Amino acid sequence: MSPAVLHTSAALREIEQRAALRFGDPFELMRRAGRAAWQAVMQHWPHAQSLLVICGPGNNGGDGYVLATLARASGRRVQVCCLPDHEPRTDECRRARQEYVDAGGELVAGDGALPAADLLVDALFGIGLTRELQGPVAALVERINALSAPVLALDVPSGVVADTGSVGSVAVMADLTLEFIAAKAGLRTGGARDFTGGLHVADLGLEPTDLRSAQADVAWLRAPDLAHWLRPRRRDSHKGSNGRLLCIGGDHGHGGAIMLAAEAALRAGSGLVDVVTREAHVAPLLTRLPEAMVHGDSDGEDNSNSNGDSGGTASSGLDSLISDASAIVIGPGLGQGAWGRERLRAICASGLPVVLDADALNLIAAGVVAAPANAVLTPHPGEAARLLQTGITEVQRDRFAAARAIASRYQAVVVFKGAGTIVSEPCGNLSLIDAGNPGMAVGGMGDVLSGVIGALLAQGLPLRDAAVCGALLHSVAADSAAADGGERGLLPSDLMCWLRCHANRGAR
Ligand SMILES: NC(=O)C1=CN([C@@H]2O[C@H](COP(=O)(O)OP(=O)(O)OC[C@H]3O[C@@H](n4cnc5c(N)ncnc54)[C@H](O)[C@@H]3O)[C@@H](O)[C@H]2O)[C@@H](O)CC1
Ligand SMILES: [K+]
Repeated sequence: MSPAVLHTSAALREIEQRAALRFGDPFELMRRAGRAAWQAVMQHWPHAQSLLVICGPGNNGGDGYVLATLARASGRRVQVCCLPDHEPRTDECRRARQEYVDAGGELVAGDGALPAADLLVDALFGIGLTRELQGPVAALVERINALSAPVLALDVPSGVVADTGSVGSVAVMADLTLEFIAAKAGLRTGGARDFTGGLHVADLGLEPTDLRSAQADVAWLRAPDLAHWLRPRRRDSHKGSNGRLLCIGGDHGHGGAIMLAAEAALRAGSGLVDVVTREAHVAPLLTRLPEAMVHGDSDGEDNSNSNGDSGGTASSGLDSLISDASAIVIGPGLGQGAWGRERLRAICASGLPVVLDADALNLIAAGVVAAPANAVLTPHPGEAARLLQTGITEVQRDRFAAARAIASRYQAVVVFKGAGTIVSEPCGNLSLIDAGNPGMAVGGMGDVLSGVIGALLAQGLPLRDAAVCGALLHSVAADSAAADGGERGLLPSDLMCWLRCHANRGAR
């Protein structure tokens, strides 16, 4: 089965043009869009007796006029509101408005007070938005958002950039966004997530074969996709056949981070987990996680303690742990001091698949250590900005472009965390993780993610698959944990039992 994909505006325009040619009438798709919108109104707001439809000058506005005509014909009280300089600018929009007016439809000026209605329909701008909303348009959107009636956005909430999910000064806050033809990548990441409300797709009767385009699309990963990677274990498997992950981190004062990564790795199925950390963290780590093999480094020199038999970790001890490992996670609580730097250098020379997180990313961004081959980088927006020597606002403005730029610059698979996590391969192929919730915005959540991805690398998944599957597993586990007790106050530790549960979903 080919994976689901998310589309860009360029792809949608290509698809629309081909479909219009096939239908022999450029108005047919708009007619279908308006009809789909009316069906959505009847399905979601069956008791709405009055509608206020706010129409812009392009084809998004045209969709609004078609909907208004249908709602009127069904006996609803309908008013269409439009700004003075939003007279139709396309043939289709002109035709849709004419049909509405010919049927006796009422128009009200959009620069005055908005009339009350049971439902607002946002048909101002769709994929044709070219700039930030300003002046009278921005004021109109602010008045829409101030009303208490629910809002249905057609195709895109006006003010949100469909390709990037970025939001300018203001945008319509919708309760539901009805996307036409196919799902859009930008509506599922970054700022857009606060404006779309629920997302529904109306395919307008196009077949999957109509949805091909020459444009690159984005792989769309949702919970059921986990089964693709998380196959049942072999019946005769033993701990050695499920990988050995080496987790390195936890300089003074940051012992919890590597503890979370190690526990998550065991819950995500790594057969064995070694931890290299500071001596002071050995006892608490073993108390919480006796399954881990913990190797402690004492201050200032290379001596170490170990509950195993591998000796010190700064030189020969670390070499021996590396040679036993199938994959490595380095960074959680690593710090940027000599202890962390030395270990990062040793890891980068190993050639093993490695997850770099937190201070490992900061050290690479600062040029202290060169990024290794075979790496998965897991930056949050602050780390992404440092890796690109730019600001957080810039990387968040186009998260897809930022993920691609990091992957290309460091020749690594990148998991760009945040609402709507994005995975980019060095070649630029993108995936979007359509799961997760704001409860994940808490310290330690990224440490869990690095442990999960490390565990999947240790179990033999290639870099991109481990990154995508790991990010999805992490988010799906967080969704289960949030469903269990709410988002606020969710702790990374709460994910552990859900990681195990979902890591076995594919096996059922
Ligand atoms: N092309 C097609 O075949 C179809 C298009 N459909 C609809 O058409 C939409 C795209 O239509 P358009 O390409 O006409 O674009 P839009 O209707 O999204 O908006 C374009 C118009 O808005 C103006 N504009 C853009 N940004 C602005 C800003 N910040 N402030 C003020 N004015 C601004 C532009 O100058 C242009 O006149 C889709 O989102 C969808 O809703 C649907 O009817 C389905 C079929
Ligand atoms: K809209």
